[in-house]
Parts: sequence; structure tokens; C-alpha cells
Amino acid sequence: MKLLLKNGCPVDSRNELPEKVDILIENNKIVKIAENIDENDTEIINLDGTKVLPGLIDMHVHLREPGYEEKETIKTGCEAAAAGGITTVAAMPNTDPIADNPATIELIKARAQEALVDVVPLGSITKGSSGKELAEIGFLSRSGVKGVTDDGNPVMDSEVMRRAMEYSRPFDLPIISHCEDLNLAAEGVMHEGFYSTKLGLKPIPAAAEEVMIARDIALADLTGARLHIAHLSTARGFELVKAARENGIKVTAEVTPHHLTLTDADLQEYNTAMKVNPPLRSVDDRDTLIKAVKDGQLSVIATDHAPHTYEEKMGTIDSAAFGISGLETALSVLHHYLIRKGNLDWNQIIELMYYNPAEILRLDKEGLKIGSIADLTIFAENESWTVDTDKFKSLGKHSPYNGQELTGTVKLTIKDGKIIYDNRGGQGELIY
Ligand SMILES: NC(=O)N[C@@H](CC(=O)O)C(=O)O
Ligand SMILES: [Zn+2]
Ligand SMILES: [Zn+2]
Repeated sequence: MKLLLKNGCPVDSRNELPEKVDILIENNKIVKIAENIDENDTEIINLDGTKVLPGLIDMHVHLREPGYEEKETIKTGCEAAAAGGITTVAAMPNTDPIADNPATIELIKARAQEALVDVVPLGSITKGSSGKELAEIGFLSRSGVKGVTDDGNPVMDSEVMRRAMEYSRPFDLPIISHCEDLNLAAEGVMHEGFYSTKLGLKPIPAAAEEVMIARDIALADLTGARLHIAHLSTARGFELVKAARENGIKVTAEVTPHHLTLTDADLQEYNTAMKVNPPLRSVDDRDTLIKAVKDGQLSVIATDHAPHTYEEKMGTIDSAAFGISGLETALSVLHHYLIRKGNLDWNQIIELMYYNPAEILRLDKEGLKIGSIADLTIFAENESWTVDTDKFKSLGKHSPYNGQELTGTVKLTIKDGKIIYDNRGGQGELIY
């Protein structure tokens, strides 16, 4: 099987490429990249100057299977990823059962074989993510997990976290930390500040995140572990990470598209689609995070795609579940709000959503290069679309961007040399 993509604008500064290229794909691999390729008996697609990116990696995705298939399944979550131009997702272990053992990892891997995109399993740090007793991190590593995390919960006990970090080292696994002091966060539902007072909603102080980041950095320094901070949301949290990196401590951090584009003021209409953990923060926090990614001081953008059922997200802010569906809007949101405004460029996107997550998870990714697996994302910058959660492939229908017009559209997603998502006619068709 052959596929020839003509006139694409490649984005990959780590491989030297002309401004416009043709890419020939044979079976599952890129076999030729050149300014002009003539080839017979092949399907030809003219990309008309749209962007060609290496297939993106989202290292923070809640696929919910096994156990919460009413929220999402591996199949539907991977369909949402394909529609978002993402060809690899790391699956969070807060399923039921928690992915704290090899059997559950094997089940996830087996079910993921039928899925449209690659699923990289993550295991939990502690048994049942209860924060009490370490999971069998060695066995998890042997069954193929690429990181460990109790995401959804912090590891509150510092001694347990220390031991987890020590155990992670011989397996070269990153510890992905959900930084939240549960005593400080208490029953809070939104960021503590002017708006929590104005709206009469229970607050979560920025310090609930910051004290745990500070603790984890101290423990990473003590143990030499690789620490990755999940969904960083505060300015001081960023300053802590930056200072630790400058001191040679092995810490990376990720930020979500929603924390880069929204703030606590967006809760004023009591829209539960804005309820997420960590909460949308202040303008100052958001602007600090934007500057951090712009300056290349943050490693990763990840969606923290956290789908829930309609019932779980209806009702009041107090009662609704934390979490939003992010896979299908991420790239367009980043383009619309950041790239278009000069706060981020395409090569940075590739660092943040491809090379850096690949390095943290130890995935072998070489970008747009002869011999690479042909996982590609084709993105049209000049075409707009209106977010309509009813049309989401994800079962999670809650997005803070619902109803918004975004500039920039995923046109095609190619996985292993095969088109898995075709949006050229605007229909957003999935192809198995
Ligand atoms: N981000 C969220 O608001 N929710 C996540 C948990 C998490 O990422 O901590 C979930 O699993 O629903
Ligand atoms: Zn989390
Ligand atoms: Zn999460």
C-alpha cells in the first residue's frame, strides 16, 4: 500500500526539511521525503500547503476502561484522539480496578490492539491508588508501563512517595505526580480568590498544589528519581519547577490547553464544563504559564482528557465531577489562542507534544524522517470550525469551548501509514 502526500508544509526542526515537501509512505513507513516526488500506482493527496506534523503524543489521558465504560472506552477515547490529531495517548491508571497490577495492564494492552491510535499504559504508584502501600512497580514495568502515577489522587504520605521514587529508578520510570494537598484543597471546587468569594463557591488555594510540588522536588533531589508534574496550574508552581531544573534536579512539568487559555473568571456562569482539577486559576497564573511555554521552560502540553457522563456533569458546580473532554479541541485551541497570537510556534508544539513526552516516556520517536513510522497529523490553519460537543467522538460531552468558533482544523490523521481520520469534507470520518 502506497500513499503520496504532496505540497505539505512540514513542522519538525529536528530534521532539516525544505519549506514544502512531498512525502511518500509505503506500508507503515515514510520512505521518501523530497521537494518533488513522482510515483506511479499510488494514492495521491494534495495537501495544498497545510501543515504536516509528526503524529502527536498526549501523555495525560483518562480512557476510563476498564470499569467506567459509561464515561469513555479505550475505543471511543482513541477515536477522540484520532479526531484531535493525536496518534499516541498515555492512559491514566485510575480505572476500576486501578491499573496497579500486570493483569490489568495486559487487559488494557489487549483491548488497545483494536484501537485507532497507540495506547501507552501507565501504572499506579500505590495499590488501589490509596497512597498507602506501593504497587509492584517492577512487575508493572515488566508488563510495559512507561510511568507510574496515582493521578486523580496525590500520594499524601511523603515517606511512601520517597520509597516510590527510589523504586522507580532502576526501572527508569518517571513518577507522574498529581500535586494536591488534600487537607488544603478540602471540599473546594474552584480556585481561591476574588471569584470564589464573589460566586460563593468553596475554594482551593494555589498553595494546595504548590506545597506538594515543593515536597516532590525535595524528594526527587533526595532520591534522584525522574519527577514529572501533572497539570501544572500555578505561577509559583512553575517558579519551583524552574528553580529545581536550574539546580539540576530531574523534574519536568506539563500544562493543559485549558490552563493556558481560561481563568477562574470563566466560572461566573456556573458552567460545570469549567469545573476541573486543578481548577482554572487566576489571570496571573495563566499568563505566567503562557510565558513559560513561550520561553521553552515547560516540557509538555497534555490535555488531561477527563470525560464524565452527562449525569455526572449536570447539576451544580458543587455536585458536578471534576474533568473535561479535551482531546478533540486541544490542537485547535492552541492554534487559535496561542499560535495565531504569536505566543507559541509550530516547532514548539512539536517539542511540547511530541519530542518531550516521547523522551519522558522513553518512546522511540524520530519525527519526519525516512524510515520513521508514518504517524502524521495534517492541520489546516485557515479553516475554522465551531465546537459542538454533540459531535464529539468522546463519550465525554463537556468542553469549556463548546459553541466557540476556532481557527485551525485537523484535516487528516494518519497512523501506521493509513488514514484513520478524514475531515476533508468536514464530516470528521473515522476509518478502521
Ligand atoms: N482532571 C480532572 O479534573 N479529573 C481527573 C483526575 C485528575 O486528572 O486528577 C479525572 O480522572 O476525572
Ligand atoms: Zn490529576
Ligand atoms: Zn488526570
